[in-house]
Amino acid sequence: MTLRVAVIGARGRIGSEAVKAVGAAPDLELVATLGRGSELSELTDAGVQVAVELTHPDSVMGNLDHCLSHGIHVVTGTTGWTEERLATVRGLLAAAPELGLLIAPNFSIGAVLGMKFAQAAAKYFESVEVVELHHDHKADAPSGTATRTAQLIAAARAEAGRAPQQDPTTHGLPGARGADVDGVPVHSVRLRGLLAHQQVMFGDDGETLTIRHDSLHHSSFMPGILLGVRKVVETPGLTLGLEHFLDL
Ligand SMILES: NC(=O)C1=CN([C@@H]2O[C@H](COP(=O)(O)OP(=O)(O)OC[C@H]3O[C@@H](n4cnc5c(N)ncnc54)[C@H](OP(=O)(O)O)[C@@H]3O)[C@@H](O)[C@H]2O)C=CC1
Ligand SMILES: O=C(O)C1=N[C@H](C(=O)O)C[C@H](O)C1
Repeated sequence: MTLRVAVIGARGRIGSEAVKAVGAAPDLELVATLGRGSELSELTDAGVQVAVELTHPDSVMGNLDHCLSHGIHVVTGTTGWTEERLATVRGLLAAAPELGLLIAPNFSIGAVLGMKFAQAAAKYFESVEVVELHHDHKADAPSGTATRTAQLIAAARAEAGRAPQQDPTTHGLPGARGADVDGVPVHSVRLRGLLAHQQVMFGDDGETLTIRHDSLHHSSFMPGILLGVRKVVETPGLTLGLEHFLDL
């Protein structure tokens, strides 16, 4: 039986690619495409089972609220997640325990592997810095991927009993050392011509290790989105990160 799928944010950079990918998948049926100004009631009218939500940090919470209170599973890649927002969606899911919600900071398999490799390397190096580079229309900084990567690195360091990194800076301009995400400096570059790139740089006595990933086209996110749609319907509750649906 095919799954009835909608894309919310269907005219956007990633949303328009998702429309093509869902439309081409033999086991999925694209039954609704919503853009800004669309009525969310279109979802229930079309009998949507899974919504792929790819909009904006200002829009995602309203869309999730609607979907989860109308019996619709959700796969979202929209950024801007905070602990407070996660608590809100956990509350929505508590009222609909049969539904699944996948929040994926990055749908690209390579990016997910890069995060895993960084997590594994974290306990072995004294210094670590994350540099994320994106196109010049991105609304959020640091990126969702970089934020999650830094959180995973910080947790791995703490688990290994590593002390927080010391920043030697005593002179300079505010912001020069990037954003502090759980003690990991994260630097955000915005440049026309780029799409989505990240490098995690580790350093210790006499050596460095750089883990770099590049998304060169939005097609890089599609296998992850399709996997998410297929898996979310059989995975009730909140899944944070595509890695939980991969055999890693
Ligand atoms: N997890 C991942 O792997 C990836 C995540 N992303 C994230 O996805 C999000 C979208 O990125 P991107 O496609 O580049 O952004 P775009 O601005 O290109 O697309 C977003 C689209 O959503 C529309 N939109 C905004 N609010 C609503 C709403 N309430 N209902 C329906 N449509 C709405 C926008 O309309 P309008 O233009 O009129 O505002 C726009 O067409 C971002 O948060 C980005 O970081 C992106 C790539 C990969
Ligand atoms: O806005 C983007 O383009 C992307 N957003 C996600 C993020 O913030 O990490 C995923 C990917 O980097 C592309």
